[in-house]
Amino acid sequence: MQISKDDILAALQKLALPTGGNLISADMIRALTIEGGQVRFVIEAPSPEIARQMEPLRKAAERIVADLPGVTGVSAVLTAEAKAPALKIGGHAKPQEGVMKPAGVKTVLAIGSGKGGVGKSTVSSNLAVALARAGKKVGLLDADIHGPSQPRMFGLTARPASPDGKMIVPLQAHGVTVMSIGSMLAEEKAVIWRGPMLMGALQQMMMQVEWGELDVLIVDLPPGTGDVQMSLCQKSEVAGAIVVSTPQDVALIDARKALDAFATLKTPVLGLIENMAVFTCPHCGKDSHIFGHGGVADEAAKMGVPLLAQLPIDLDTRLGGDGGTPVALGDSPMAQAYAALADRLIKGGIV
Ligand SMILES: Nc1ncnc2c1ncn2[C@@H]1O[C@H](COP(=O)(O)OP(=O)(O)OP(=O)(O)O)[C@@H](O)[C@H]1O
Repeated sequence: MQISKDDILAALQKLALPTGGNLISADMIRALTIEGGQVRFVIEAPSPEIARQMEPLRKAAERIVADLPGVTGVSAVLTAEAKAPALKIGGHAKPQEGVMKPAGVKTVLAIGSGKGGVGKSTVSSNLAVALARAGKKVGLLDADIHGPSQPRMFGLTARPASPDGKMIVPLQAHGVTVMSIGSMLAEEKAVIWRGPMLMGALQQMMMQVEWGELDVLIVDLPPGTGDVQMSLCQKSEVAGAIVVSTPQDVALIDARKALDAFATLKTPVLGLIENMAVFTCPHCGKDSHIFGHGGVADEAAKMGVPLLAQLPIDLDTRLGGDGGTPVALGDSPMAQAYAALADRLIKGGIV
């Protein structure tokens, strides 16, 4: 007989905590997996001292699960939250009262793409910096949970603190308040979560973070049209989305899908950005259209949405991204292009 997660949780619910409640009501079970008859889970204690006192409870939890029919082996591991509550691994989204939008945030702006690697995170970081330079209070939420790149792009290596164990204090860099799951986990650690856990992480990064008063919260979405994009657009009040694409056909096909997804989710598309539009040889000055030419402009015209910017392939953009100093901090033509984009959003009353 195949054991179910519900059977296990029901059994664990019977184990009372000395402080009242039980392992389930206190939300202490993480990463519950069942493979054949082998059950594994983590009991997360609120502090290392409490974890030490909970050893008898861990053994009792193993015993009670081992007694269930269909269970051939059990491994329960005790961990303690460090100082921070962090984003509890394996946490699902909790029922959300009202809109998933932090109280002090005026505008939520989503940056999406169909295909990966087209420069969505680069655009998000530089637009955030450019808006901050224009005097706006800016937050950046890195919702690319499987491939977070904002800590690197902002040069952030610290882990956000949580003095009260409930709310996370986000990090600041280059005038922008930044929150990324990449700041909560080791850089090489893979996140292998699906739907409900991705939604839980998004909810926590939105609602369990002290964003403070912000004119705009930019959300750097994962590529594609998956759970995070859907969850954000359905549960948060997204003022608009910007879709980044290269002029390449394979990117454009996916960009079209992203546009279609935003339309289905009734999120207004503010416009398209063509990234890596052209490469100008620094030696001979000749332009090469490495990823094709004009495709994004044509697409924007076809869809009736503005083409917000055409950004060239630029070495300093790549170096700035890798080095934690976004190119928009400087005064190069690229920085000016981002300043112009920020200005356009401000003048358009979006931010
Ligand atoms: N205009 C540009 N010129 C040169 N390099 C760029 C440009 N835009 C982005 N890049 C570089 O391309 C790489 C991919 O960019 P980025 O991570 O922003 O893409 P993405 O669409 O967010 O990718 P992912 O789907 O993995 O999140 C990075 O190394 C970045 O520095």
